[in-house]
Parts: sequence; structure tokens; C-alpha cells
Amino acid sequence: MLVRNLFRAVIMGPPGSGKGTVSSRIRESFGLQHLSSGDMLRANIKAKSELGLLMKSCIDQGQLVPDDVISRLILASLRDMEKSSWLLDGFPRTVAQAESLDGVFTVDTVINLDVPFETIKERLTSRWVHLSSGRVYNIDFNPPRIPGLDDVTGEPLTQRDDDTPETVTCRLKAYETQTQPVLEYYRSKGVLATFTGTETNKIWPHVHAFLAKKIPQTQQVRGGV
Ligand SMILES: Nc1nc2c(ncn2[C@@H]2O[C@H](COP(=O)(O)OP(=O)(O)O)[C@@H](O)[C@H]2O)c(=O)[nH]1
Ligand SMILES: Nc1ncnc2c1ncn2[C@@H]1O[C@H](COP(=O)(O)OP(=O)(O)O)[C@@H](O)[C@H]1O
Repeated sequence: MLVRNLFRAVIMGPPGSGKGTVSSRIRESFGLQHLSSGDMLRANIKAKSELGLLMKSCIDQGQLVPDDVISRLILASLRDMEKSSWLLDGFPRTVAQAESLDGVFTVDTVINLDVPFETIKERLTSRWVHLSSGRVYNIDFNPPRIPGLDDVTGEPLTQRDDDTPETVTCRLKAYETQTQPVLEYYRSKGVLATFTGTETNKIWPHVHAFLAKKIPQTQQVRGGV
């Protein structure tokens, strides 16, 4: 149900499935505000906040941070965006988180990127990030214009501490046991839309066409794919 002409979406998928990449395309095409739980946690770590430092050990071990901590953080930000249409990336990751979101906002659509685990592993170990903006690059898929530097700011890129082969294995396990049940939760509510594939550039036109039908025309920034 669309409330006050606002559109609220969640993007899901295993780590490395392309949530960040697809989210930035959605933001550009449809003007939704993008909120990434991972970016938010990394900003807390970078700022050396007490919360961030506490969370760093969970993240570096490939485990989820506690539900109450992340739910509080995300819901506070969403309350500040009450008049906006938004796209949530990386939250909810457990059924308890989905229930806490449901208590406050109605989710109109959940986009599920269904990408096989074998495809993902290689991608993550060659992911490079610009931490402060959340921009992501990949040696093969979308390399920066100048090797090692962010296209927009020229600042150095880094690799995430949790993008090691061992930690990726733990994250995929956490996804299977804790996050996959969330797909069922949203399927039963009739809002789950699954897009299967191994390449973002092939998945994206389908996501674009789907959202173009769902999002009110007045909110669409650009029509192109
Ligand atoms: N080879 C390849 N890499 C991709 C593709 N789509 C995204 N990537 C890269 O894979 C990594 C993970 O993508 P990201 O959007 O960060 O996924 P997320 O972890 O789900 O948010 C990044 O380095 C992307 O640049 C693709 O179709 N092919
Ligand atoms: N909703 C959440 N619940 C619990 N932990 C989270 C959540 N979102 C992010 N995290 C923590 O931050 C890490 C990185 O998240 P994220 O950047 O979304 O990873 P990816 O893009 O690889 O899916 C996760 O492995 C987890 O430790």
C-alpha cells in the first residue's frame, strides 16, 4: 500500500549480490533515498564511536551485529526521513528486525537479488570501496578510472576488513541461517520480488522495469535504464 504517495522499498540478497551497485542505480533513476546499514555501521567505526568499536569485532568475524542495536540505529534514521521515499539496503537481516520495521513503516516492495554463492565469493575479494561515500568498485566489473583512487574525490580506495575469503564464508552462512527466513516473511506478505542472475547488468533492466511500474511517475528522476 502506498502511504501519502511515498514509496518504501527494501533490497535484499547475499553479501556481494550487488545490493549497493543496484541501489545506486535505483537512487539515480527513481530518486529514492538510499540507506545502507553496512555504510552506517562503518561510519560509526570510522568515527571511533563506542558503538562502532563494539560492532567492529562482530563485523570482522562475519557475524551479524545484535538486532536491538541495528534496529535502533536504522529506525532513528528512518524517522528523520519520514517525508521521503526510501530504499533500505542491508536491513532487515533477521525476522526480528523485519518485525521491528513493520511496527513503524509499511514496506511496499522487497527486491531480492538472487545470485549464486559461487559467483559472489570472487567478487568480494576483488571489491574496493570509498569508505566515506560507500561507492564500490571491482577490479573486473567496474574498475576506478585511476587505479586505486575514487572517481569522484580522487581519495585512496581501501578493501574492507571483512572481505577476506574466511570472513566471506561466515557471512554467507549467517545469510543462510538468519537472513533467508526474512525472504519467506516478505513472501507471505506478498511484497517479495525476486530477480535471479549472475550479472548485475543483466538483472538491472528487469529491476528497472519492475520499479518503473510501481513508483509514482512524479517521483521518477530519469526514465532510462
Ligand atoms: N564481476 C562482477 N562484479 C560485480 C557485478 N555486480 C557488482 N559487482 C561487484 O561486486 C562487488 C559486490 O557488489 P556490491 O554492490 O557491493 O554488493 P552488496 O555486498 O550486495 O552490496 C563490488 O565490488 C561490485 O563492484 C557483476 O555483475 N559482475
Ligand atoms: N541489518 C543488519 N543486522 C546485523 N548486522 C548487520 C546488518 N547490516 C549490516 N550488518 C553488519 O555489517 C556487515 C557488513 O554489512 P554490509 O555492508 O551490508 O555487507 P554486504 O554489502 O557485503 O552485504 C555485515 O556482515 C554485518 O556484520
